[in-house]
Amino acid sequence: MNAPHLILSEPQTVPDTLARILADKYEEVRARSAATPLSEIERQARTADRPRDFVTALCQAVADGRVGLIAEIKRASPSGGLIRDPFEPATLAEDYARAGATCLSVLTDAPYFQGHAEHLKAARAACTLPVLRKDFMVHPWQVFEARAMGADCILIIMAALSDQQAEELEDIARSLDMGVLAEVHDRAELERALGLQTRLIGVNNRNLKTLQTDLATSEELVPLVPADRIPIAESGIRNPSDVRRMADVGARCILVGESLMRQPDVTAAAAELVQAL
Ligand SMILES: O=P(O)(O)OC[C@@H](O)[C@@H](O)c1c[nH]c2ccccc12
Repeated sequence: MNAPHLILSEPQTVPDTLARILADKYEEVRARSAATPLSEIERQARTADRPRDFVTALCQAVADGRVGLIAEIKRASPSGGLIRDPFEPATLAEDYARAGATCLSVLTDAPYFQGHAEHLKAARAACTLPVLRKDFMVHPWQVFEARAMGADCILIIMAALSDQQAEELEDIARSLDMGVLAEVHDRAELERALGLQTRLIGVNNRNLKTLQTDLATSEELVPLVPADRIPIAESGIRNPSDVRRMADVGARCILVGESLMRQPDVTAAAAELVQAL
């Protein structure tokens, strides 16, 4: 007699991956901000060395007719497991810079991606490229922390935040002269992202519930991005033909991680993507 009730309640008791990650992230911020209060992390952010201009670097690539490659440094992921081992962020940053990447993205989330602030610091110190802190931002404290560790841009995942939260994080990033990449997965999130000031709109091809990638997501959403914004196709891009597929619908900027991290020669693999058009 209780069976229908059990079936109906099951989806609510099994949180999806994003919900699980965000719950853990709130805990992490609580613990870290207890050790370093907001006033102290803000002081560190405001005295860090000058940010590099992430947005201008991508605009310049687009204006020059180049591929704007945001090359990602990522050791592991929920969908891919351990992706690269041994893992040397500084060497990878040099390799990506040599290949002609426009910017870097470095995972700093530990529980799900085996990332670390030290990976970002080492990568940034090894090159002159602007660096995105790839993490799940849920609280202003993390934006200051991002700048304090050297990050030049933060990620704002629309699926993870209310409009008000997203605006608050963007305002803090702007006050620190950092860039903002607003990430969307569907039309509703795209509409909300366009309410932010940032020009950088990332269309994530990875479905956060199934963790599968499908480039059709960018094919649907990139054409809807207004001309005064810069669309960036994210996730699941594996080869030059994928790069051309994204450029065909209007995304000359791409964010690529796993397929590069799995190559022994990341310089050659990244150069191949940069030269795809
Ligand atoms: O490794 P891929 O499939 O090339 O994807 C890179 C990047 O888009 C992906 O790491 C990513 C996109 N949005 C995120 C949010 C959090 C963590 C990771 C991500």
